[in-house]
Amino acid sequence: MGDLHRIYCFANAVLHPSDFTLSTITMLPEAGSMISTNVDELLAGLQVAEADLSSITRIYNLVNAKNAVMDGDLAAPAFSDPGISLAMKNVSFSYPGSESTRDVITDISFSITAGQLVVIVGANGSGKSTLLKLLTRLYDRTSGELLINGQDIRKYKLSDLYEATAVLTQDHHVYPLPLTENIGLGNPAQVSNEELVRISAEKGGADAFIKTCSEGLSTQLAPLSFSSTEDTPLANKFKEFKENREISGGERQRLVAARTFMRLTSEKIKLIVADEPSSNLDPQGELELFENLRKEQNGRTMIFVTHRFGPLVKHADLILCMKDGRLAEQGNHSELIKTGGDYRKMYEIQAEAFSSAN
Ligand SMILES: Nc1ncnc2c1ncn2[C@@H]1O[C@H](COP(=O)(O)OP(=O)(O)OP(=O)(O)O)[C@@H](O)[C@H]1O
Repeated sequence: MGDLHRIYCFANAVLHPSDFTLSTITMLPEAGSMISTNVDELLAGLQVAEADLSSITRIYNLVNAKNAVMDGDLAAPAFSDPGISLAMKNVSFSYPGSESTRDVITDISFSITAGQLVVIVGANGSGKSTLLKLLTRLYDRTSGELLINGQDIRKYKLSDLYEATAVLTQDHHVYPLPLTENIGLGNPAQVSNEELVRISAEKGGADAFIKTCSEGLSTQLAPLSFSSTEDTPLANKFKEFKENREISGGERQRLVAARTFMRLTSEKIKLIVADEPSSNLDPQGELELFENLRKEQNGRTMIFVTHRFGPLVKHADLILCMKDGRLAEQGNHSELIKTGGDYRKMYEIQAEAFSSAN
């Protein structure tokens, strides 16, 4: 493109020799370089547009993707008790589409009665989170039986099942919305109930950092970057945000925990599932979170996945100890300590590290 002006000059001189002047020759390099710059920008813009279009296509493909988990038709009245019972019988599972043919979960059997507190422990990659994904029906087991209140989990309406479950994980999102809405999302029907949002923030341990925000619960979390200065409704909305607060990993975890406490205000919740919800919390924050969650149990079934045994395991009705995708041991804390197997080894490593640090 940089040589375009020379080509033009040569072609013009050949085709129209009489029109060809000295000033044309002087102006041509500048015009040529402008053309070259514009064409470069056009090509770069087309590349960005191509990438944007393929992102949009992916979003549409995702929206239209069929859920591989088939819906059932058994409705919520089956969940009339405060908690639900869960049982696995010889369950095995491998992730659909995974290159590995190895089962991630192999031949697992246990039963949880309604209202129990269950803790799942085990080394990294032993299948703890996968077990939770099966129990909350994000995936269907490959073989074996998974029962809720004695019925095959696949018989229940998915919407009822999800409505009856509160899930707290370490990688939940926060949104570019005011803090009050970030918490209120846990129970959308009550999002404008300020008192409930405030109490949930306290239980999640988010109240201290919310107090440091100039507008308290109304503080807007940092929105996505938006650079337009134009006079459009979106640009004007963006200008309204006074403080675009960024939050730390621990603050984010507290905010997400507050959202879960808000969710627990719904009477529909029968199963509470927490997957390492305290990984970014300080020891005091972790202790308070576990205590507050236990206080909210009220007969509901509660399952924790944790690496840090802490005081939680001593309260557990049932501990499932995973190893390489198999259920190595199950029982309560004192039973498993007596067994002297993997659980005891893991427990003692943590207890030793703690006492030698003191
Ligand atoms: N979406 C997925 N597709 C394929 N394999 C997966 C997927 N998610 C997890 N796995 C594999 O399943 C195995 C068990 O993972 P899982 O996350 O359940 O273990 P975990 O015990 O929760 O580990 P951690 O303590 O590190 O969180 C691992 O080998 C992991 O690589």
